[in-house]
Amino acid sequence: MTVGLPPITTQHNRSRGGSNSSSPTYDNVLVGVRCRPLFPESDKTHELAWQLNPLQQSIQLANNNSNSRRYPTSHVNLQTEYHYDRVYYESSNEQVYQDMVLPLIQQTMDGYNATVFTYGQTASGKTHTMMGTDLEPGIIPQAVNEVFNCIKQSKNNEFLLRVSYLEIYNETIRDLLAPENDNLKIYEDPHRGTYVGQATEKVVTNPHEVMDTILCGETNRHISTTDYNLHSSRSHTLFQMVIESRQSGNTPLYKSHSPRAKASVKISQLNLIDLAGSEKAASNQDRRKEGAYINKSLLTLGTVIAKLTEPGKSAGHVPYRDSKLTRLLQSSLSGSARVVVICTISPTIFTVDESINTLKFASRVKKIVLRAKNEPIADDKTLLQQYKSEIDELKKKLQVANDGRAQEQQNNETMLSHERQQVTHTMAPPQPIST
Ligand SMILES: Nc1ncnc2c1ncn2[C@@H]1O[C@H](COP(=O)(O)OP(=O)(O)OP(=O)(O)O)[C@@H](O)[C@H]1O
Repeated sequence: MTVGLPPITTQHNRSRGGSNSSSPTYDNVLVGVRCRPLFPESDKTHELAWQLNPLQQSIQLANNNSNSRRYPTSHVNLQTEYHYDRVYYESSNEQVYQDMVLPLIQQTMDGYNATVFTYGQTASGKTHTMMGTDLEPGIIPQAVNEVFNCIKQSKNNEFLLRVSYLEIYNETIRDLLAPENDNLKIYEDPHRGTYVGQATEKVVTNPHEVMDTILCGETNRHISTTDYNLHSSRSHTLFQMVIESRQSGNTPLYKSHSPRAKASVKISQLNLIDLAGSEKAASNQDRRKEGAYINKSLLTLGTVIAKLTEPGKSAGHVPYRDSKLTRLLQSSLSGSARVVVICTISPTIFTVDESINTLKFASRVKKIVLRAKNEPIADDKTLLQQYKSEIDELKKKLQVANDGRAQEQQNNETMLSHERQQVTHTMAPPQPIST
């Protein structure tokens, strides 16, 4: 629940209600920072390195003995107070979801593309935030439920949902729903932006089916033990839901004289991304290789964001192509989607440097200006359109078959009456019954 928290007043909220508008709305990325709880046993400390102020939505290093021993008071980062849209400590997954993601899901149902990603060092709580547990479901299960709730409440639209689940591991894109497809390519499309070709897309009809699909994909993920996390994600994962919708029946979706518009279907994409955590040099060779790839792609993400937010300059060359991750995020970061970033930090003194890097990343992301646009797409490639075409085709065939059968029946009847007439003619005229 969001007790005591003021509503977030970005243009995300302000622009709601204009659901059919195709003019862009200008937005900043919505950024939250979440500090996970201290686990004294595994964290090997009882002292919280950070001081969080949820009323100011700010965070700074705590003024305690451990911090002052480690950092001289002149240390610039000790003085800095970082501000974000939201700051969380000891908050539930439900609260984070309700505040930051729920409004976005409703906009996705209205036709906007949306991307949510978690960013932070290893063991800081990214997967907990994104996927959660049975007892405390994370963003993905809650978002999936909300999508189906919206569909249930929508009386006048029909929907088609398809999901895919991918991972970027050592700079190759793997299909978690068909692991034999382990080197998928990225393509570009004027409507869809950058997307992964040949990814398995499963058409889904209820939340259980989606969660079963994800669970199945999870078994194919790269997970191993790091110095800080027993179950550390060694890959970036992208869960994608494509939502197609059109008005029920044959009424045009939008008032237009164009025959194409009559067939228009709204398509939006919801991308939920759990990034792998950065980590200092690991002990074994495979893990060092993984770590190098993860760090490189996160570094490229940082560079792309720095480029996009350079003050007083147009972005110039933005190195999206330097990593698979930034290439996949290109459409979202270059402005065609609503974006929410949840940066996670660990609460301990031992990870303060990594946490400061995460906070600086979060501050930079906050400056990106987006121009999300929603417009109906008259696209023959949408599944709803394909299905409608197939149904129309089947109806035609049925009609032809029915016409044929009716004709045949008519022919049969004509033949029958002809034969009857012939039989009648060849039959001996009835004889009077003689007594
Ligand atoms: N907010 C939280 N509340 C309770 N437990 C949490 C929270 N955040 C993280 N944890 C726990 O901390 C541990 C590490 O979290 P998690 O696996 O989500 O980290 P991560 O950032 O995804 O790490 P990696 O990048 O290595 O995959 C897990 O046992 C998780 O359950």
